[in-house]
Amino acid sequence: MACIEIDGVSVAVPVDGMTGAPSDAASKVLLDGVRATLTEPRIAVVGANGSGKSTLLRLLNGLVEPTSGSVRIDGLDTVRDGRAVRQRVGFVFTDPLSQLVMPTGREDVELSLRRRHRNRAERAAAAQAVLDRFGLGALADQSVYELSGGERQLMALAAVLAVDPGVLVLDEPSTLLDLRNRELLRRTLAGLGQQVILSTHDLELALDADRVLVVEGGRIAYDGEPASSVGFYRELCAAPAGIAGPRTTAEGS
Ligand SMILES: Nc1ncnc2c1ncn2[C@@H]1O[C@H](COP(=O)(O)OP(=O)(O)OP(=O)(O)O)[C@@H](O)[C@H]1O
Repeated sequence: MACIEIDGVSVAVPVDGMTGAPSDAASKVLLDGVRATLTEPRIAVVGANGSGKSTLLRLLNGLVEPTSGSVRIDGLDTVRDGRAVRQRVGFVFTDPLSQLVMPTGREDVELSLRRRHRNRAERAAAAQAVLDRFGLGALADQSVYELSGGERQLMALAAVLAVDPGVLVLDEPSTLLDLRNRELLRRTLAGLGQQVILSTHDLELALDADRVLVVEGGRIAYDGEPASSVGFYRELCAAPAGIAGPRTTAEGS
């Protein structure tokens, strides 16, 4: 597994049309002093809407840059070594249409494989193997706009996994899936050799993980084994709005 080191990361953005580096006076803090070392095979991130889960995941492949602190993947800095990091870390977006840029799923998977297989016939065969692995062969030549949301989501996952990234980051991957496809996703994730880090509102999916981080107000409010993290999160959600609940042992560790 990779070693992901999130070292005192804060992310702030300018507010109300301000440009340039955010100053304290005119910035919105999306993440605040996040620190964690992630080495487990399956890690889930849960938290309320707007708590900072996507921002945290986007740090991992350099889509979001820290305002302060650093993120390293096996020693590679996500800002300084962005290209190498992105080759190592595959990212699956919540909205598959943010990801599927080609007219059909087959073309998208082939696009992912363009560097790995320069030869067109080899690339086509490799793409077919990926599509078959995910049971997507019959949908491969359909316009991505004609696929259902769930089919698109699985196609986007296949396109990212085609290049076998060492780390797979998924932002709310089960959002659009029906029960059958959610189970297919769970089985697929369970069978993957890569390290998987996902954000989710699906607590069953979170319970499949080895470790669950609870994000609240841009901070890691709890970090532990799945049952206790999910228990903490349930309590947090049950508390009246505006009360953040107890902070934990693991905060800042
Ligand atoms: N580029 C940006 N500029 C300004 N605010 C941002 C930006 N990106 C995110 N935010 C804000 O930061 C907060 C955290 O957003 P984020 O998308 O990380 O939350 P989330 O936990 O993934 O939420 P959800 O569960 O609703 O997807 C939200 O209030 C969001 O509006």
